[in-house]
Amino acid sequence: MTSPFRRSVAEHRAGIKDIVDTAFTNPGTETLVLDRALGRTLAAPLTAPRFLPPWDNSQMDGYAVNTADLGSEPLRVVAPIAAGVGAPALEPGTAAPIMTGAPVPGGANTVIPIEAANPNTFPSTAETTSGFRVRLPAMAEPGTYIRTIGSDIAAGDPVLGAGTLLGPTSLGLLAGLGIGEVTVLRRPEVLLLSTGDELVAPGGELAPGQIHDANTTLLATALEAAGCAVSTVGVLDDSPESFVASLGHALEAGERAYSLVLSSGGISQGAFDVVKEVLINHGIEFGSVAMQPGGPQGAGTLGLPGHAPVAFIAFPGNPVSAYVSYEMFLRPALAEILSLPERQQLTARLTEEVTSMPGKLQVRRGTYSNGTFTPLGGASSHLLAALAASNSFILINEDTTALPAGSDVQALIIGDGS
Ligand SMILES: Nc1nc2c(c(=O)[nH]1)N[C@H]1C(S)=C(S)[C@@H](COP(=O)(O)OP(=O)(O)OC[C@H]3O[C@@H](n4cnc5c(N)ncnc54)[C@H](O)[C@@H]3O)O[C@H]1N2
Ligand code: MOO
Repeated sequence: MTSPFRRSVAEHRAGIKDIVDTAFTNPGTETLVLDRALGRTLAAPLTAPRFLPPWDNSQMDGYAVNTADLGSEPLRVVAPIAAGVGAPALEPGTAAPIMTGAPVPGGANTVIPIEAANPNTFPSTAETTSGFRVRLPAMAEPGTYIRTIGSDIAAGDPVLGAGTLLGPTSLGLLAGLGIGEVTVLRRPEVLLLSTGDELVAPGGELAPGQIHDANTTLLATALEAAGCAVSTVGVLDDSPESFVASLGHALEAGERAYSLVLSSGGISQGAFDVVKEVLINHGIEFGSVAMQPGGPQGAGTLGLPGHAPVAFIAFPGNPVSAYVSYEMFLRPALAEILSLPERQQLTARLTEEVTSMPGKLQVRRGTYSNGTFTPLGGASSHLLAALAASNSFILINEDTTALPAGSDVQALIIGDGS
């Protein structure tokens, strides 16, 4: 058992980063079809297996011709070239109707859009076979309206680097290159649990004194949005014996070993703070971080008898405290591993005064809009509705007890949902 720690935000953030880095080394890889790979991290660099476009093709519906044949004389029109078929070489002195995306035939070096032709509509098959002729402007430059082979990407060129977070555009590129599957890093497997005998799963009926479990949903979805594979056990009860038994059982239940266990609740000074009471004897340190909300914290490597050691992070139970803890400690640690974008910071003008307790970094929630920040709700950590209406945080440092309206603050934008 160790005595409680007292840490600054920076110290605890570094501690959580160490735990997460160790827990998530060598995640392993898996190969997925493209439409299962959204939000996943590419394991190894990819090069283009072919040219894109794979051959010269037309950018317009029009006539494929050779500029050397363009003059005052109308050209004989030959069979049209549709997208999706190979094209025979163009005979000198002829023009081939060509559709957008169709391969430019050998012998042609430009495409003239149908609008510039005279007549400006394509001939029927019967007209073509009976010697139809078209008059085309003589001014076309070689290469006009031809999308050349490899003008998008050349075979062998690097496509995406290792560590790329796969989004719709990168996945679309891979599909366009004909790559059907990608090898991605396995997601960190996180076991998530809530504690508190007062908690009832959402949808359940409440008895007197009970409330619904918000944290399982709040933290599970935050972790999933960040790219973790989350297993939830719901609420473990507050008796030490059954807590240990249920935790041990949950650790065994997953298909793969968990990289991290994350709990909320049960870690402050209460008479029933089971997480702290039990896990302080199994390798987890508890203490306080100079931050509000999210002061009480716990972290370490859990060594439950009969179970492999596993990284464990304990967040406080108040929902806003739990979410602020995620944003301040866990998400930054996951960001590098999962290639998450850093939270954007924007300078904003405070629309009303905020006060803050000395000695703690205060994280206030509110809305950033057009260069202003409007605080929502107060400092209290039960204000879930104000959190949900917020899109950003401001951080008020330990020495500041009041920020007047009109102050410039840095708004940390958290409202993009990942
Ligand atoms: N004497 C002291 N009391 C408290 C201190 C302190 O320093 N001395 N710290 C306060 C602070 S700050 C926080 S934050 C909380 C943290 O407490 P715990 O982590 O032990 O959390 P609980 O007591 O289990 O719950 C706190 C609060 O949050 C509600 N809760 C818990 N889990 C959930 C959930 N999954 N969904 C929704 N709401 C949840 C719970 O009902 C309590 O209201 O301790 C203060 N006390
Ligand atoms: O620090 Mo607690 O996390 O405010 O409510």
